[in-house]
Amino acid sequence: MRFLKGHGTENDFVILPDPDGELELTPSFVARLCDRRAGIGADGVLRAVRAKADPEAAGQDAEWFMDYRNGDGSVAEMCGNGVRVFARYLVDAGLAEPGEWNVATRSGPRPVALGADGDVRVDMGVPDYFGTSVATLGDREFPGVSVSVGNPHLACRVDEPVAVLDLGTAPGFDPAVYPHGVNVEFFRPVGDHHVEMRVHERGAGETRSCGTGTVAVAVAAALGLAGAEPVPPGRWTVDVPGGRVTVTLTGETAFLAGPAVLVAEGEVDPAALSTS
Ligand SMILES: N[C@@H](CCC[C@H](N)C(=O)O)C(=O)O
Repeated sequence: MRFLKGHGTENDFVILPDPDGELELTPSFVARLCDRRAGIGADGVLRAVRAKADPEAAGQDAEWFMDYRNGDGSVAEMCGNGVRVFARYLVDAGLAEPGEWNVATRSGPRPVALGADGDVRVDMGVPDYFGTSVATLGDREFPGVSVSVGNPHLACRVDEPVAVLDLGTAPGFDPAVYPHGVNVEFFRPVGDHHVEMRVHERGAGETRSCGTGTVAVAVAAALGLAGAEPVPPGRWTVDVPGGRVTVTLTGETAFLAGPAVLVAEGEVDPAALSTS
């Protein structure tokens, strides 16, 4: 089975080219592929299938569908870094022209644009702020803001440097608010429209970056500055353990921009992946 490996600010993915939609991805196969010791290792899988070959892309004005899976094999609605790496793959493989076009996702079409500097920008759509909730780490409580960026997030502002937080175990959350789980971000303002963040992702654990999470954090930080809705427009710099991205809130949509690189390609023998 052919694969490529890429990352966006070290949020890393195995890319599986499947133009005609012939691969049957089971959760256990995805989890084995993403295993960092017994597999290739990644936070998630991006299956690249032509939109016309996948019913989940029906009705979307796009040539390609990003079938995103978390590292534990679960399906997610959207992946902001993933869609940027996906666009990089399509262009480098000669399957799409540099420029602007849509990628179909489970959250609908996402317009992507490749810049001359190597960065990939994606229009993430309108982030949906839907109230407040609380995350827990051990016996500490962290009030936060609930934001849907196609997928669910709880963005919590903290006062200490995010590096000191222990994200070795999954943060607790209110299942009544997030019946399908949630990605939890912890962020701290470090300058004007500038924050640092760490994230514990649903289905992947702590990752080095999360594109949808950076949008959620920008919304939470902007709401904090404004003190109330509506979310004010502005350009935010978000530092993550794997690098830096920018999030531009326009009031109508949110743009996410940052690096997206491919680092390897090869063949994997599915039969050789551990079943333990
Ligand atoms: N890393 C991604 C988000 C991937 C999906 C997430 N774990 C979920 O289950 O919603 C990003 O860059 O947005």
